[in-house]
Amino acid sequence: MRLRRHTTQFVNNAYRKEITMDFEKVVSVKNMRESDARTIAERTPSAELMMRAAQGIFDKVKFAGKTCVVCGKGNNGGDGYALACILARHSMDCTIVRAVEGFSKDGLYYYQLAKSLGVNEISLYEAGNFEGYDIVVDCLLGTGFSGKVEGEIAQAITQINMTPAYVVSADINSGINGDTGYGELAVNSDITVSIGSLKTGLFLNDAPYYIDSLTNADIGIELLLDEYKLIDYDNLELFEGYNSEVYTTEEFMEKFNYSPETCNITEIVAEMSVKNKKTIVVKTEHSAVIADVKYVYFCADYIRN
Ligand SMILES: NC(=O)C1=CN([C@@H]2O[C@H](COP(=O)(O)OP(=O)(O)OC[C@H]3O[C@@H](n4cnc5c(N)ncnc54)[C@H](O)[C@@H]3O)[C@@H](O)[C@H]2O)[C@@H](O)CC1
Ligand SMILES: [K+]
Repeated sequence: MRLRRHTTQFVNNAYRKEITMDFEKVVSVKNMRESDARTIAERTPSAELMMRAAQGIFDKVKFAGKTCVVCGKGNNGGDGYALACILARHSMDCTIVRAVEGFSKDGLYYYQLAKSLGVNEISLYEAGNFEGYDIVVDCLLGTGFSGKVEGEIAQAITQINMTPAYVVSADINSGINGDTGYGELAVNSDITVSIGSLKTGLFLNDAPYYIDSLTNADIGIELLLDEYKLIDYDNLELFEGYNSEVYTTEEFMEKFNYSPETCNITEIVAEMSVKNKKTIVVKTEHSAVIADVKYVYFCADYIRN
């Protein structure tokens, strides 16, 4: 969706109320996952959603040359296997790497389909630093990730980060927490294609330093909750004036004694804003979360349509 450019009238509440309906949404992982689940239960089979996710990635990235898709054992890996099927059907050179043992139900379906379509498979060890590929697609972990990466996943992330290829992350850069944006070890992407709706973690903490550009693929999931809104980065300055408190992430963590590993900045700024009747802005060098009592907004200078 094309982002709207706003005039200074943006700060007028009545005008804002009228135009917010057009804002792209930003969501928590819980909302995304519960909305996915309801869409599957009521309307769209999960394998169909997975194929839409893969098609979304295919449409957002100019695939050419040799592609290697690196998959984990959940549905994020499943998106990767479905993408491999699309690439094979377009007669494009595609190799898959199963970085860990195991599949989700739909993941196994698309893995077997990809193999039947002649997609090549190599081990993580054989992949080395992914030299000789034009594009590497990171499908290790998505919204099901929590905690820290270790073992084969950590190894796969380290190897992907050595590649000279163009790196695409599916949904979320593997290793980044989808809510908090915290990630000590995560995939460095040239583009991240978020699936469904943009997650808050794509704007916070470490995420902006791992993501070069960010786009969203709408796959027809109706959200259960209308949570947060995306605004144009140019509009950030409109919130930084009178009656606002502006912090860098580091200042915010230090002042209120929060740990970046566990702190959900979004929830905290929303509560603080309501309690203190102030606009609160927490910024990284490339993005920000803003709570203005009524709404919570996100913006980033790395959003691409
Ligand atoms: N049907 C759906 O729900 C859809 C899901 N989609 C994709 O599926 C993803 C979510 O799939 P899943 O819920 O299967 O989760 P993920 O594929 O994100 O990962 C889950 C797997 O990672 C493991 N894991 C979690 N934390 C870990 C850690 N710290 N270290 C190592 N392994 C860890 C879990 O045990 C689980 O096996 C989304 O991000 C999106 O890419 C899309 O295909 C759209 C439809
Ligand atoms: K991923």
